[in-house]
Amino acid sequence: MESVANQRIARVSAHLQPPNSQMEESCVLKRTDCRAKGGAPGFKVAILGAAGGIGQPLAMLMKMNPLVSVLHLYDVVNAPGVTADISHMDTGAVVRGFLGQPQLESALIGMDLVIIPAGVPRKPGMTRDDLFNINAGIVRTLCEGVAKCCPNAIVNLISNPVNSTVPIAAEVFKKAGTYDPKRLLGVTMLDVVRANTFVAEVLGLDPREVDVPVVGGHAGVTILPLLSQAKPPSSFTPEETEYLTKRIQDGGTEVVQAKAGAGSATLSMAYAAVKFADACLRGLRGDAGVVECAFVASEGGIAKGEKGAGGKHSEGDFLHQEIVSIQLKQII
Ligand SMILES: NC(=O)c1ccc[n+]([C@@H]2O[C@H](COP(=O)([O-])OP(=O)(O)OC[C@H]3O[C@@H](n4cnc5c(N)ncnc54)[C@H](O)[C@@H]3O)[C@@H](O)[C@H]2O)c1
Ligand SMILES: O=C(O)C[C@H](O)C(=O)O
Repeated sequence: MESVANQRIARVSAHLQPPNSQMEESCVLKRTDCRAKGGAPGFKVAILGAAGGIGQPLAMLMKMNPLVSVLHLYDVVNAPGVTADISHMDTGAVVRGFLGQPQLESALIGMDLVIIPAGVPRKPGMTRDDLFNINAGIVRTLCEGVAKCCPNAIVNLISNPVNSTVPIAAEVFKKAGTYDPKRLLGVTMLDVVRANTFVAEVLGLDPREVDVPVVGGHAGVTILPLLSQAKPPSSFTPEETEYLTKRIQDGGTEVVQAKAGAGSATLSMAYAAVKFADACLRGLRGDAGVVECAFVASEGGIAKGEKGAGGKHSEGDFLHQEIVSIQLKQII
């Protein structure tokens, strides 16, 4: 009886104390002896920059996504801590952590979807372009790893400035001979999430009932909310249109200023990234009519749009011929 009780206590304390090799040895039941967890069918997802302000809540939410069977968390700092923490959640995905450049390839092999929020965020007074010098190099290195280890993975690129990091990633993939514009998606979902929220506020609707396409890029006036295409169909006064357009375009700066030097949007971004990643996984699964906005390469540099399985917008619908590179998406 006493030995059974001791075994139980040893098992409980193994969960409460941070793991180290000494503890593994002293445990009655070693972790390596445990039966494999998970095994449910699903997709393999890697988050690069998983210990950051976006990365941590993003990792938590992806661990809750039933479409994910394996979740790899990579960062140059604190990846083991975040991994240990997230791995205790009793959801299906198996979580593994990877720390530093020597483990990048192991983090990427076999992945279906790679989400990249690695890089520095801006502080008040900075533009997203001010992040270019640091983040361009980070994105280049990470995408070289993707090209080598999981060239068919869909890449969701969050690191700013998205208007520049997406073309950088495209060049890396072209050089490696793995470029597929359908698989390289700059994440602009936060602009859509903001547009839905602010439009719902103005119209007095539940934000969950609102869907506003936002095309263009992810900086200032390159962010183009298509209020005329909002669902449910709505009309706006010129004052409402001006207010909404500016608020959506300046949403990132609003958060940067409110955080007063402590970074930029992280929680709403993690929410938006998971909404977008989930759409990608549903697209990969073969679901019909998966349609979201993203910053992607487009032919001829003109806005085009598809409405999922439902039909096509004509280019003229958008009346934004100045747009350099855009937009919607059929993810598969
Ligand atoms: N696309 C969008 O809508 C959107 C929204 C918000 C933030 N962002 C951008 O996302 C990026 C991250 O923001 P954050 O608030 O999470 O920043 P953060 O500083 O909190 O986290 C960034 C993480 O990246 C890691 N990192 C740095 N270099 C790395 C490398 N070479 N490999 C792997 N990981 C590395 C850091 O260790 C850190 O954990 C910023 O560039 C920010 O501007 C984009
Ligand atoms: O504004 C930023 O710097 C972060 C992000 O691009 C955002 O839109 O919140």
